[in-house]
Order: sequence, then structure tokens, then C-alpha cells
Amino acid sequence: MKILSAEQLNEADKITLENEHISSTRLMERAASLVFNEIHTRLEGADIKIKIFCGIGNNGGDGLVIGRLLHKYGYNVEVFIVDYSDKRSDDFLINYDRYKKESSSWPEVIEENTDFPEISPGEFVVDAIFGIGLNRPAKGWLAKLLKHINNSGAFTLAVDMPSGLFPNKAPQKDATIIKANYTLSFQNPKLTFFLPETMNFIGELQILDIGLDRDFLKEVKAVAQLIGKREARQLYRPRKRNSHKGDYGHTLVVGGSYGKIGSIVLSAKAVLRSGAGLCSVYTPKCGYQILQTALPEAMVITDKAEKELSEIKPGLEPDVVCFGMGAGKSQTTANAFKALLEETEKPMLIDADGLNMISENMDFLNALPKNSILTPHPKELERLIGSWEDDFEKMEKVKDFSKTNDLILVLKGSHSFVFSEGNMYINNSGNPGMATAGSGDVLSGIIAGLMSQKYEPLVAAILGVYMHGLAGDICAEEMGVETLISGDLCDYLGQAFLALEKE
Ligand SMILES: NC(=O)C1=CN([C@@H]2O[C@H](COP(=O)(O)OP(=O)(O)OC[C@H]3O[C@@H](n4cnc5c(N)ncnc54)[C@H](O)[C@@H]3O)[C@@H](O)[C@H]2O)[C@@H](O)CC1
Ligand SMILES: Nc1ncnc2c1ncn2[C@@H]1O[C@H](COP(=O)(O)OP(=O)(O)O)[C@@H](O)[C@H]1O
Ligand SMILES: [K+]
Repeated sequence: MKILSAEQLNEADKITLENEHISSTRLMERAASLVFNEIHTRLEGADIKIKIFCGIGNNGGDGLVIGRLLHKYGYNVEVFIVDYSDKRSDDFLINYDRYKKESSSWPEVIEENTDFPEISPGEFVVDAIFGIGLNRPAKGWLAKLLKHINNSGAFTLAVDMPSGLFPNKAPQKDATIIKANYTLSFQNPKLTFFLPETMNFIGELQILDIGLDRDFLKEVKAVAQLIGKREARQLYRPRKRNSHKGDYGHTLVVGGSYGKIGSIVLSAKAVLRSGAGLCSVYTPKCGYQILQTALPEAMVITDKAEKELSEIKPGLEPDVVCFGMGAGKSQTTANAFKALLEETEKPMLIDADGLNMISENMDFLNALPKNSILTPHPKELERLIGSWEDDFEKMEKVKDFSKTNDLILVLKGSHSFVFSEGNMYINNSGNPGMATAGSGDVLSGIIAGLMSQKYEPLVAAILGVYMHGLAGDICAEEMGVETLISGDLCDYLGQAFLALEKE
């Protein structure tokens, strides 16, 4: 699904009105009715106190429509106008009058010196103060009102966006923003919903298709692509009946050091579980028995050194090399890594200490084959590109870094991001159970395993990140988030592939 900016959504809005020959009031009615339906389906007429806070723009207009419909269906609803400006939008004014006509009372107005209404924890609040039109932080009494709502403990539903959040730029550090339990957002998700500093404000997210112009939405260049099951399914290629292991490629996993052999066991297992035909592991001598015992399906080649990588001479030509997990970053290993980079022509996958060695020797980047994949977590990223002011600046810095160096970068996190050629893909699978030792090693193995099966590196990165999260989701469903450990992600990959095939 495309992630769009406020400007693009406004444009879609305008084109829809022209092409469908409908008024903006009609479109507002359509959008807000969908929100009403969602509320009505869940509350089923329950006698719960509903308070709707409306701004004076179109987000507020939506709130008034929702209020009118709830009133019509007999709900216990109170509507408040948050009177922060005189510049009421036309559709706000039309719906203000309609509300009055149907409910036979004017909504209450909240101004600078009005006492805020009391809100008890059991009530239901609808936040329709600001949507995508926010153009400066909420200040003064307005900020106090947002805090008042946040402190009430009431369940809060945000219409389109939690008020105070910008759709496509970072909030100020001390900004006051509605902390929604649930967000019903119109037509397309906004970038801010997926970034670590702002994702907590939206609660659970649901996108409502309000029927904006299909052709426009199809053509417009997305800010980013959100990758869900439908998108992943389009990337997945089922195996051919008439095939053999040679068709699925040979992955070489290189890494491990004394005390950290487990990391490459996890990666190699993930390589095989994601469908690679063959997997070899190159490791210091101390890894030999561990690997042969833990993973009989993998072949093992050992370095001449006992405890660390000193010279990477596997004596074979793999389809893809997956480097760095548990490797350590001694000078000896860094030299061996540099030599490996210089000898390798096909795109590689670099993770963990591989990334740290690059950060300490940025010239290694020149030897990295084009289209290689780096998979940093935020700390590793910071070592690579330096610090950033906010998430939006970080995104821009990573875009530049991946473009300048001709590489694909997977930034891991609660939502992992894939960057390539200035484009951005945001993963929508996964759960906090995956915040556990070794889950990154599994991800490297999955992506490398897909690369060896001739998935283009970018496709392998996007699909691999999605499958990793999906395996985690299916696993967490069965055993809970606390209990999930990274080895389980390998074991649940099978169910993840089955779920994808069913889609
Ligand atoms: N674009 C679309 O596709 C649709 C948009 N609709 C609704 O329209 C909303 C956007 O409406 P608007 O553009 O009227 O904007 P908003 O209703 O989000 O904001 C209203 C106005 O408040 C002012 N403002 C912004 N920040 C402020 C601040 N910190 N303090 C005081 N005033 C501030 C601005 O002048 C802004 O235009 C969407 O979020 C959505 O709820 C829907 O009605 C239907 C379709
Ligand atoms: N809260 C979360 N929600 C979804 N995925 C997560 C979450 N926390 C971690 N992950 C995923 O788990 C992996 C962790 O990788 P990493 O930090 O490298 O761990 P390790 O070094 O222990 O292997 C990443 O793929 C990340 O996206
Ligand atoms: K809102």
C-alpha cells in the first residue's frame, strides 16, 4: 500500500471531486460515515458517554458528521468545538448547521478561558481537532486541552491523525500530541505512523478506503511502500515441481568467533529454512563440532585459526555470501574481511560485526559489490552514517547513503525499512517478541537464502524482512511474545510460507 503525503492526499481529494462531480461536503459525508460505521459496529448502541472534540477545519467537519450520525442512532454523545481560530472551513460551517438542525442544540464551544469538560476514564473520546492540515505545533491552551484528553484515561479514537502529529515531518521534541488508542485514517497511511519516535501516538491503525480517485492513486509516486501480505505475495515465487537443489542456490555463511558460534548456527538454519538448495558455513575451528551437531544439513569449512576468522578461503564459489554475524572485529578479522570483499563480485549480505568493521574502515565500502545488502539496527546505523536530529532526517540520510554507495540498506526496528535507489519500503509484519537475541542473525540468513534462489537483492530484502516478521507473528500467536526466541523464527518460517501461499 502506498504511503502518501498530505499534499498528495489533498491533490487526490481535489481530483476526486472534479472527476466524480461531487461536492467536498459529499466527500466529507462519505469519509465520516465510514468512521461512524466503525464506531457503531463496535459499540452496538452501548450507553457509553461519547465526547467528540472538533477543530474548525475539515477534520472538525468530519467530527461534526460523526456526532450527527451518532446522535441520530441514539448514542449519548456530546460535541465540543475547539475554537482555536476564526478561519472555519466551508464544510465545517455546513456541518455545524446540520448538526444543530438534527440535534436541536449547538455544540459547546471551548475557547481560551473556558473550563475544559470533565472526561472520565470509562468514556469514549473522538479526536477530530486536527488532521493532515496541522501546520504548526499546538500551543498554549490548545496544548493544555490535548494534555487534558491524554490524562483522562478515556479510550481515544483519532480521526485521520492524532491531533498534534504532522503527517510528514517530525514533531518538536516537547510537542503535545494526542495519544490515541485507535486511529482510523483516510485512504492511505502517513509516514509518521511508522517511525520510532511517533508510532506510539497512533495506537492501533486502520485505514478506511474513502474512494479517492483510483487512477490518481495508481499513478502517484509514493513517499514509501507499506509491505503487507498482499505485497509480499506478489514477490514470492512458488517452487517448480521439476527442480533440484542446484536451482535454489548455494549460500555461504561466514562469521562466528569463540563464544559466538550460535549466531552463525541461527543464520545458516534460516538460510536452509528459507529454501536455499545448499548452505556452507565458514567459521573458526572452534565452530566445527557445534555446527555439525546443531545443523547436520549445513556443510562446514574451518579457518586455520581456532577462535576467530583470520583468512577467508572457503575454496568454493557460492551464489551469495552472508558475512559478519558473531565475527568480532579484531584487526586480523578485518583484514580477512577486506580481502573477502575484494574477491567477491556478486552482491553480498553484511550484518553485525561486518557492519561495525565497515564503520571503522569506511574505505571497505569501495570494495563492496554493487547492490549488496547491509542490515544494521539503529546503533549500527549510527556508527555507519553518524547521528541524526529526528527520524525524518535519519530517513533522508539513509536514502543518500544507500544511493551514493549503490547498496540496499535494511534498517531494522519495530517497523523495518528497506532503502534502495532513493525508494523506501516499510515492513508491516513482526511483533515485540522478536526483540530477542539472535533474531537479526535469522533475518540475515533468510535474506541470503532468498538471494541464493535468484531473487533480486531488493526483492530478497523486502520479502525476507516480511517473512521474518510473519514467522514471528505466527509464532507469537501460539506461544506469546515473551517466550519467543530467535530459533523459533526459523522453525515457524514454514508456516509463514504456507500462509503466504494461501493469500
Ligand atoms: N484530503 C482528503 O482526502 C479528505 C480530508 N478530510 C479531512 O480533512 C482533514 C484536513 O482538513 P484541513 O485541511 O481543513 O485541516 P485540519 O482540519 O487538519 O486543520 C484545520 C486548520 O487548522 C489550522 N492549524 C493548523 N495547525 C494549527 C495549530 N497548531 N494551531 C492552530 N491552528 C492550526 C490550519 O490553518 C488548518 O488548515 C483531514 O485530516 C481529514 O480529516 C475528509 O473530510 C475527507 C477527505
Ligand atoms: N518490537 C519489534 N517488533 C517487530 N520486530 C522487531 C521488534 N524488535 C526487534 N524486531 C526485529 O528483530 C530483529 C532484531 O535484530 P538485531 O537487533 O540485529 O538483533 P540481534 O543482534 O540480537 O540478532 C530485527 O529484524 C528487528 O526488525
Ligand atoms: K484528529
